Amino acid sequence: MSSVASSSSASDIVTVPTPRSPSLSPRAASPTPTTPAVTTCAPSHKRRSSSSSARRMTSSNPLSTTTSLASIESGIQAASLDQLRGYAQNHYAEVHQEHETEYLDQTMASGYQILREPQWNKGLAFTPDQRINNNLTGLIPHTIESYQTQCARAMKMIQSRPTPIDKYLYLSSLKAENIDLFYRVVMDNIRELMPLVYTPTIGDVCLQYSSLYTRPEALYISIKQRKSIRTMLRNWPCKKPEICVVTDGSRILGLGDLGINGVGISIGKLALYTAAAGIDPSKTLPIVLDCGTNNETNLQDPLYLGLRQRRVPVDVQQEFMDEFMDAVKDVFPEMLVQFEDFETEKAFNYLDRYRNTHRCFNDDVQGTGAVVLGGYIGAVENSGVPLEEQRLVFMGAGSAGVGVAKQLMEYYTRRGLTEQEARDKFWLVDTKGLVTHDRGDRLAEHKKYFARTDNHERQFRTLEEVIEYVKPSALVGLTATFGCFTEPTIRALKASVDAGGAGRRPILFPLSNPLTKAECTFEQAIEWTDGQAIFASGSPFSPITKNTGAESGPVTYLPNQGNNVYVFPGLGLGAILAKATRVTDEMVYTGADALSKSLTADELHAGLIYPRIERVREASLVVAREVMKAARRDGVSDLPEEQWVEWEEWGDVALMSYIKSQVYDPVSFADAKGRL
Ligand SMILES: NC(=O)C1=CN([C@@H]2O[C@H](COP(=O)(O)OP(=O)(O)OC[C@H]3O[C@@H](n4cnc5c(N)ncnc54)[C@H](O)[C@@H]3O)[C@@H](O)[C@H]2O)C=CC1
Ligand SMILES: CC(=O)C(=O)O
Ligand SMILES: [Mg+2]
Repeated sequence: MSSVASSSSASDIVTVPTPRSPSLSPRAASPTPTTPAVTTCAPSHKRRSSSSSARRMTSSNPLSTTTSLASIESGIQAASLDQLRGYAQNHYAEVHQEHETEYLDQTMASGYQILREPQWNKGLAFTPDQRINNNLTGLIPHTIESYQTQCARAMKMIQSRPTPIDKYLYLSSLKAENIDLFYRVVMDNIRELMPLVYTPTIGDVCLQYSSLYTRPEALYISIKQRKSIRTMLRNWPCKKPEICVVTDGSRILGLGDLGINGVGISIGKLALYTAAAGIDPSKTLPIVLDCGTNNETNLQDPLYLGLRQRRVPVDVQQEFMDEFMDAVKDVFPEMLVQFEDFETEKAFNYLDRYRNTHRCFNDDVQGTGAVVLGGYIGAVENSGVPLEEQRLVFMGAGSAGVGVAKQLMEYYTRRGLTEQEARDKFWLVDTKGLVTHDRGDRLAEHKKYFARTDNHERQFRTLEEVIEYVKPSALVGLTATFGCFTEPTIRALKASVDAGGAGRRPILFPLSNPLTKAECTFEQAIEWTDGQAIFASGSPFSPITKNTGAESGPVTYLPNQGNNVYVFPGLGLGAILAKATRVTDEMVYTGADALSKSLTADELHAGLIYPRIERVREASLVVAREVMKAARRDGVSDLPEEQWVEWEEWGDVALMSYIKSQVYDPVSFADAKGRL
């Protein structure tokens, strides 16, 4: 096939990357400007009119001129737009002719194309009219099914799969075939399915991503292509993505450096932006930046998809990140960027570096900080240990540990403590023991703020020693180390809380992901605290029912899931809907506060500190509403003044009703929102 460089109506154009060959798949043949190359970027439902997409699909242009022009434009600064358009038309005419015969075969089968487009496919929910008008008759079984029936089939298939990875793969192919059905199934069965599309299963998926790979689902940007970042962004079929989750794969959950395989976390988090906050899946963009990997298993794996080299030096990664962020600002100026699972120093550096110049936030530092604060507020109430008496030991002083400690500190200062008084409530422990200024090692920059100075030169090397010394009321784990909350440590925590008075309960948050990295299990927490622990873990545990010998019968203990999934979807949605030019600390703090207030009476009565996971979407919308208001307070909302004045007059009900009108909800396939 001809390449751009060899084609010649614009002979001066030599730097243009070769456009993709005109694949004859129905997807590539679709003429809509935003034709997706990947399932996560389907054209927006809301933008779709009731005019027949199928009819448009039979148009004779095999490629999206708009899309391709954009990618060409990105590579050529000097050429005029007219030159380019002329060039592109000639180029596509050539390509089209070359494949005309096959192409016509494809376009005759428009119904077939519809069934192959995940955002158009309605499975067996097409009405008789839709079947006739779009040449679908005979291509699917005659029966018409509601989405409930289709969901039931999907659930049956998922449940019949033997392993979580098999179940994940089924779900992943469902997403690639029928995106509405995928989200309907996930939303309606979130307790059962979130652990598959997110932690813990997504951890295993990331570990095996290169072996499991069947189709592209993200933007894969390698440092070797750093001069073409704009072109790659423009190659993404959605012209105005609203949210991107970007990782460099360097610290995926608690699993370490997974290189390009870490892209699974970007995909998983974005699935939750849709399921848990209703962000249109077509507006989400997963990205992995491939800077190499120090993971020997990956480097030795013949199937590994990333750069087969060790990570480039940190300063070079930083330059690459600068280039990426500049390109994002140019190509998608309104897109919110979520930094995910960057290793510690980069997590802090990138947040500091871009937070005042770009629309961005770091989920592990800020999202986790907010989610733990959201749960901690309720936990303190349930613990019987007054706020002023709380003393917190953090095992793990990395991006999440320090991010959480800072967010909790903010809570204390807002309640009248001085900065020093608030800071004094926290004792951080890392692999070397209690973090102190005089420990004798060179403390990483991010640890200095919480390093203790009041230890009178004593050093505490183990968690047991720290608990004995501090007598904490709360123990938070963010170490990525399975089992490091041992029986003696948990019993010592309980003893120190008991010593304060009867009826007091310890707060125990083993927050590391996935389950194989949890600092302790729920069963251990219950066992070693005689059922007293107020428990939240990063990945989900099941409730435990125990026969305690009480006359009232067996007791069921409910765990909480303290995972940033309760914050990032709402924070992102709020920032997007407010058109926030920055994500401010006030927005993050307000998100935490809103989360803490989003529990129902029933949830409070059950002793929970987070909403039940079935209500994560409701909670996210509340978080989004409050985040929007915080953006307005901070003066970073780009919405028209009159819009805010109206909402302020009508109150939260009006704002919530606006939010609900904006979110994606695959409610019904039967009428499919007039899509076909
Ligand atoms: N529940 C949630 O929503 C979230 C959970 N996490 C989890 O937190 C964990 C840590 O994440 P990051 O802070 O980003 O990692 P990080 O690498 O920045 O920090 C890990 C910290 O743990 C310390 N550590 C490791 N092993 C230890 C041990 N045996 N004893 C004492 N300290 C030890 C390290 O010295 C370091 O300070 C991961 O497993 C991650 O999945 C992270 C973000 C959100
Ligand atoms: C939940 C999350 O962001 C993490 O474990 O890194
Ligand atoms: Mg993370």
